[in-house]
Amino acid sequence: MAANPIDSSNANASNAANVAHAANVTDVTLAGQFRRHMPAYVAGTLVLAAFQLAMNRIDWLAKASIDRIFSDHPEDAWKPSVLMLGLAVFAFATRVASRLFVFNAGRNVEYELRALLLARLHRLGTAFYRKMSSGEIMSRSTGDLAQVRLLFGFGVLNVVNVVFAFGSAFQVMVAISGKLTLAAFVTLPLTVLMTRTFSRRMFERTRSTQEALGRLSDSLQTNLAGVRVVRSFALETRELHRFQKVNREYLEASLALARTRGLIMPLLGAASAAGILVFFWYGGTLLLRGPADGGITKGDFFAFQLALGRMTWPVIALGFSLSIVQRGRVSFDRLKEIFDAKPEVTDGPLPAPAESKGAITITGLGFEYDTRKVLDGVSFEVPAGKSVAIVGRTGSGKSTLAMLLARLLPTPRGAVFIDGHDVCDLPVSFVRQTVGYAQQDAFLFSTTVARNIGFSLDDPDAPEAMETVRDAAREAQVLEEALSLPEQFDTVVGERGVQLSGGQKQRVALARALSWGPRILVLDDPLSAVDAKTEAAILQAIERQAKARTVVLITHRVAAAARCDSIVVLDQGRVVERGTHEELLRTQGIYAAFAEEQKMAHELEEIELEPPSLTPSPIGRAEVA
Ligand SMILES: Nc1ncnc2c1ncn2[C@@H]1O[C@H](COP(=O)(O)OP(=O)(O)OP(=O)(O)O)[C@@H](O)[C@H]1O
Repeated sequence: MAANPIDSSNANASNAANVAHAANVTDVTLAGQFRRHMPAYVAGTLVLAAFQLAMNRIDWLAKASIDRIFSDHPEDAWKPSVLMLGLAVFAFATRVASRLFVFNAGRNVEYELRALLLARLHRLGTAFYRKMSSGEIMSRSTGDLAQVRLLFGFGVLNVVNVVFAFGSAFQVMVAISGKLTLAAFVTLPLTVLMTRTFSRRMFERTRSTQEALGRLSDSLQTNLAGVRVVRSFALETRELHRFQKVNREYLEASLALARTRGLIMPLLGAASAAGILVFFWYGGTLLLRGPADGGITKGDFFAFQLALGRMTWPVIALGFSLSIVQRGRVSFDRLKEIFDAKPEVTDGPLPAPAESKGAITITGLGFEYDTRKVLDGVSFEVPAGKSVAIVGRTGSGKSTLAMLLARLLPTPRGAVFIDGHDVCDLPVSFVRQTVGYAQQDAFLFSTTVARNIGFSLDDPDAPEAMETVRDAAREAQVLEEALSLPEQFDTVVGERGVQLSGGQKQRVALARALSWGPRILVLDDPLSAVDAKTEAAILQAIERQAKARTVVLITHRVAAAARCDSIVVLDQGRVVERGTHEELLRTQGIYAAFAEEQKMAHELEEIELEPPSLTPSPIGRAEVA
């Protein structure tokens, strides 16, 4: 079905406005959210007031009708009844309208907060993700957000309605008989006391339930992500036992919450029923006494009962609404932990330069994870358009260095410069657009091969983008394999690229980096899962890339490093050697030792690959065996 152009343009405009809001808002507060949707709340409040006013008039018209029936002119009783009918239609319309205004506001708050959450999650760095697991984040962005929606919709509507319902009903009741009103509300203090006590308990139990749900989601998410490992170690039963622990905690917390919630409604209902009982006893006495003797009319009795009945539900709903408000507040506090988390990496004061040449200068760069120093006094330069290989044993700090260059970690000030500008002084988006970092553990999105490769393109499905995608796939030596997939480039690779081999994933990720074409291309170990022939082809592609941009190649392979203009050797976070391949071989240091190790390993591989000769060698028969 074709999309309605008017609707889609409205939706696009609303999306764009929401994205802009999500990107710019700094302080997210409950009051701020109310202010943003004030027109809807004001409209909702006005129609709710109109609704309760109509109900108030209906009570009075009911009194007039009944009193006329028992008067000397019962034939006039139809007039107020007709008016009552008109007002009932009006009350119906205003009731529906009030719900539309307020519930829509609640939905809109949820819609905006969801975008805001993702915008915040994009900005936060490793320090935050170390503290909050993805299961916990998922639980907050679904369960807690739904509670916040209820607060901003159902909760607000009911709390406002209770106030108006009290006002509207009280006016009728007090006007008919102040004493009867007092009698009917004899249980009100008890109701207020119970509401206060229960709302405090609801708050605590809701928090425990939400926290238990977070732990449950986390455990489920970890099990899902590691399902292959669990299966391959045949540890399903043990994992189920572990899961049952958090499952049980959630059950207990939610049962405790349900018990409190289950108690609150009947208790409040009973208190209100006691009030009705008192009304029938004392109201009946006043009715029998009659107006001439300080009592009330039949119409008064009926109208009073209508007004009291209108308050029964709001009184009962008060407890329920307060619990929704409490739960919403707890959930909003949990979301605030994400909204208020400080990004480690923020924009610098300088505007984005018009263009970047891609020259890198690193001076005295040090970095620690918590208290563990992993880089210390690293200094080197890469002129624009040149290539550098970063070589070092595993854990020597190569990936950390690459991430600091792209400000994917909090880069210290005065240590990393692009074209002479400290990266900390530049806008983060400019640095990240300039430094294209293809990370070591190739992450693929659960979409098609084409969209994975063309991820950085505006519209990866456009025909002109397909050309770029194909070229990048060819350069990354993955074109043939992509074309042999069931739906070629349109094949969906599954979650995290589960349908591709490790080497294929790595090359799709490499193609993604190549199609991006940044001024500085940082490739983190792009050859770890490829065979020798593919490696040679990829290295040629990287050389072609290096003609147009600065390339930083992180690698363990001397053969790959040898093709770069210069080589930096890291050892335990320090630069221990620098120079060209030939220079480093001559120094007989770590790099030369690497080269020797790899040469020997290569020779051994070749010997193993050679088919054994059936004729005895001159050395002896032992070689054949
Ligand atoms: N997020 C992190 N939190 C704490 N320590 C970390 C973190 N990431 C890396 N490290 C530690 O920092 C050190 C350097 O890691 P890094 O990944 O930079 O090394 P590398 O040279 O790229 O290693 P490899 O060649 O194995 O990829 C290692 O000791 C590692 O354990």
